[in-house]
Amino acid sequence: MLLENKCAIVTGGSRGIGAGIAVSLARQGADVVINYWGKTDTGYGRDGAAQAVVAEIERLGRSAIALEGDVADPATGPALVDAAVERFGKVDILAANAGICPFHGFLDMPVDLMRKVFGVNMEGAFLVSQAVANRMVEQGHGGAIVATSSISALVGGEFQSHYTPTKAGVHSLMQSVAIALGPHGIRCNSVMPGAILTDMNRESLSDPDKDAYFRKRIPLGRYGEPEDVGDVVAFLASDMARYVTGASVIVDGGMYVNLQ
Ligand SMILES: NC(=O)C1=CN([C@@H]2O[C@H](COP(=O)(O)OP(=O)(O)OC[C@H]3O[C@@H](n4cnc5c(N)ncnc54)[C@H](O)[C@@H]3O)[C@@H](O)[C@H]2O)C=CC1
Ligand SMILES: C[C@H](O)[C@@H]1OC(=O)[C@H](O)[C@@H]1O
Repeated sequence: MLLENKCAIVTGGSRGIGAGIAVSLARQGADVVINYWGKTDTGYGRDGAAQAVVAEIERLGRSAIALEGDVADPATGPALVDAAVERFGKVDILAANAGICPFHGFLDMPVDLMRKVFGVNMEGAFLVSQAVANRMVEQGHGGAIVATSSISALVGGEFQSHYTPTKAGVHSLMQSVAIALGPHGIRCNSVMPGAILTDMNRESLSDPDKDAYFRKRIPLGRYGEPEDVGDVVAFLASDMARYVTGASVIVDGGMYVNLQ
């Protein structure tokens, strides 16, 4: 196991990619604090699911707790750190994963929606990373932060003008904090998933034309599963990646490079 006796915080860990990350980390021996937000006004707020992830992790022989909190609220990062320290005594790993993507056109984008997406995806990743990093520095034994960016950091989307900049921003954030935190032995990287079938894109991918286009563009021939991303996060969080920081790993079955 790669992460025995480590404690991880996973934001947006109740469903989709975050749930896959939480389970992958637990499979490698980590105990997990699962953050989620059940009161979003963007249509993604069904979160009794966190308890199912806790139960799955317990079946794997590890411990987990779930804590509701909006990552865009500056109080959430410190609350997650406090919960981790109270229950597990420390924090070794942060998966800054929480994100939303309520598809919308650019020309009539409501300013509130744009600010909401920037707030959750960009400010949320910044604030939680900062809170966790301060605890890691205080602990004095290093750590690993892995943020969920996207191939959308590298390519655009007609209905994602409020979203793709946040995914580029999260990648850039990891590059800068890798420099700030390297001297403390804290490594910071991002993963860039492609099309992973989750609540975020289920409706959009139910369009037969888009579904056919996406499937054709993925050389490995299938949508990603949350644990396809989770296993890469586990690797980046582990000592197997001890000399990797400020980097990003594309996890997309080849979708991004397959232009023609
Ligand atoms: N699904 C995909 O194809 C891709 C997703 N991503 C990224 O992966 C991350 C997870 O996305 P999915 O699993 O697809 O989404 P999802 O909609 O399945 O799950 C979202 C998770 O984030 C939590 N959440 C939502 N708003 C929150 C807030 N304000 N504070 C704390 N938690 C909040 C929810 O409780 C849930 O656990 C996002 O950052 C997304 O940008 C990146 C590339 C591809
Ligand atoms: C929600 C989208 O289908 C998904 O999100 C991403 O970040 C990917 O690039 C896909 O566009």
